[in-house]
Amino acid sequence: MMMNDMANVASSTGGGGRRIGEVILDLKNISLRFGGVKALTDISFDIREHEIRSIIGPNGAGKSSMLNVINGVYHPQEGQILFRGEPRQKMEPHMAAAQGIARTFQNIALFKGMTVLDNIMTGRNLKMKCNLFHHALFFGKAQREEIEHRKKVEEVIDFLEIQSIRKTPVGRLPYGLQKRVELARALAAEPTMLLLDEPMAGMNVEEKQDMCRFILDVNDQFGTTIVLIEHDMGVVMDISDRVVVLDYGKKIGDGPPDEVKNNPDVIAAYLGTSH
Ligand SMILES: Nc1ncnc2c1ncn2[C@@H]1O[C@H](COP(=O)(O)OP(=O)(O)OP(=O)(O)O)[C@@H](O)[C@H]1O
Repeated sequence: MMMNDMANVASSTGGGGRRIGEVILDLKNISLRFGGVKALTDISFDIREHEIRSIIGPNGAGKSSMLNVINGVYHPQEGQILFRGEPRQKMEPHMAAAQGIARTFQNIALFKGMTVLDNIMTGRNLKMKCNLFHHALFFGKAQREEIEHRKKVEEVIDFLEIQSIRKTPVGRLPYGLQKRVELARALAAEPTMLLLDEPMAGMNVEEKQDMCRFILDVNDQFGTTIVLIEHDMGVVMDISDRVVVLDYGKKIGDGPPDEVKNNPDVIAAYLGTSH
């Protein structure tokens, strides 16, 4: 993907009106070890409301681990996380979802035999108040809730332009579309913060352009804060507000794309790898 193409995509979304807000998540001196492996060492950075915050770095730098710390899958041995100014207690992934954090995965994690529609519907699970018991006792209420969830899901389907495949089993779709369905499922949860782990990996140029446009549109139209891990530097530098750079589990750069691009430590880290 050429950087100019992405810049055109970015400007076409009219993202200029977006205002970056307060710090939502403040990560302070985070260290995470797996036995003897230091995945993250003393990392501090923050994430502001409405921004596109990218995490980059060579393979094994600690990017996915960082995302797993943010959504409560991994618990760092050291450090503190402030969520809207309050120290966050040890939390589980479902608690992250309740705080408005949704994510997509490096390897697509969808139900391949289920239709696009049903997969996206699973993104609404946490919002559903009515269980089977409620369905039996309060049929009308449960039905109204179901209609409301379907409506939201249809809105997401329209937004991501996947109407024509809504009844198709996910396993039959090309890779790029499966990634889009995964984004749809995350969006169905109406997140305030969306964690995207390599959403463009393995995509061709056209698929990348589409995904890039959708990420910018989500951020622009819903104000969703985006935390992005992506290896395509053209994409990262074009769409991010701020970029944090990890290398061997340590932070070596943090700032707006232009600053990060010219950081000698970042240049050295990348020249030493295949990226
Ligand atoms: N569950 C785990 N158990 C043991 N070690 C792990 C685990 N998860 C990550 N690691 C190690 O932590 C380090 C950071 O891995 P991580 O996957 O976070 O890097 P990454 O930057 O996301 O890499 P990539 O770009 O290849 O996905 C690596 O040395 C990895 O082997």
